[in-house]
Amino acid sequence: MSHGWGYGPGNGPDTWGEDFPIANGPRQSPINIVPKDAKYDSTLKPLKIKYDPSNAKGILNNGHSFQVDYVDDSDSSTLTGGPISGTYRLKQFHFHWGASDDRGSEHTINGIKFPCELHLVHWNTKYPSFGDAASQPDGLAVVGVFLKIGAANPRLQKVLDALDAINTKGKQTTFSNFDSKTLLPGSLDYWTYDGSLTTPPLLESVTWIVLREPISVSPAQMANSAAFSSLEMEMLRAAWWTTTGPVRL
Ligand SMILES: NS(=O)(=O)c1nnc(N(Cc2cn(-c3ccccc3)nn2)Cc2cn([C@@H]3O[C@H](CO)[C@@H](O)[C@H](O)[C@H]3O)nn2)s1
Ligand SMILES: [Zn+2]
Repeated sequence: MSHGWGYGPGNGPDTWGEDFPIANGPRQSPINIVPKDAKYDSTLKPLKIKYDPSNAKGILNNGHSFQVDYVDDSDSSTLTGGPISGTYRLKQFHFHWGASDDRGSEHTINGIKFPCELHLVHWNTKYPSFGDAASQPDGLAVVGVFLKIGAANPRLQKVLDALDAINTKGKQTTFSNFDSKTLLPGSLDYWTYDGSLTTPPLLESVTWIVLREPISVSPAQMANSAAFSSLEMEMLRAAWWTTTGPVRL
């Protein structure tokens, strides 16, 4: 019986190809970004980001991360410009982090991992829905933002404070009136490439837009937010379960 994918020894990224053969496809993400090898493209436009805070809907523990979901039934929270054509709607944002501050990001720069990476997921409105767009080569656009350890980031705090209420897989709670634009750094300079979802189903439908400037997060914010660690426990628990059977932590 194929168990759910995850990040443990028995179900981590190296095993995903068993259930998702596209894992060995031609445009898989994440990648290592080598700034000196990046080609400057003068035809690329500046990113245009317009988010309506009232579109924030809820926050969900999906077992692999937590995501803040947005109402996406109109063009009130959109991404345009940059490398994309047309209008992409914000669907959700989520984070990837690690068990210690020396790792966690998915993309790397010159082989260096950041402690955390924020992904803002958008879908192309030329398709009727996110699900339809997710299977198209130009269907999704994800803005990636690196988090580096530094000063406490007050703009993250509302999200971190909500995590205690969703400390087990499947839990969700309302999360309203949040301007995700406040999570972005001052500069919107970016690298871009055609890639994929970084988690199953690993669909090769993502135009990646990785911002060069990181935002800060303090060690306390990384360590003290209970659900980050309990989500971590969830991930470890899932890993333990798939290798040793149910255990009581
Ligand atoms: N590391 S990252 O590259 O950025 C991301 N990696 N995964 C992401 N999401 C998960 C996902 C699932 N699917 C999908 C597409 C078609 C068929 C089946 C699954 N694509 N991406 C983004 C994501 C998806 N969703 C869920 O999409 C479902 C299909 O529309 C919907 O029914 C759920 O209510 C909603 O929660 N949420 N987020 S992003
Ligand atoms: Zn992601």
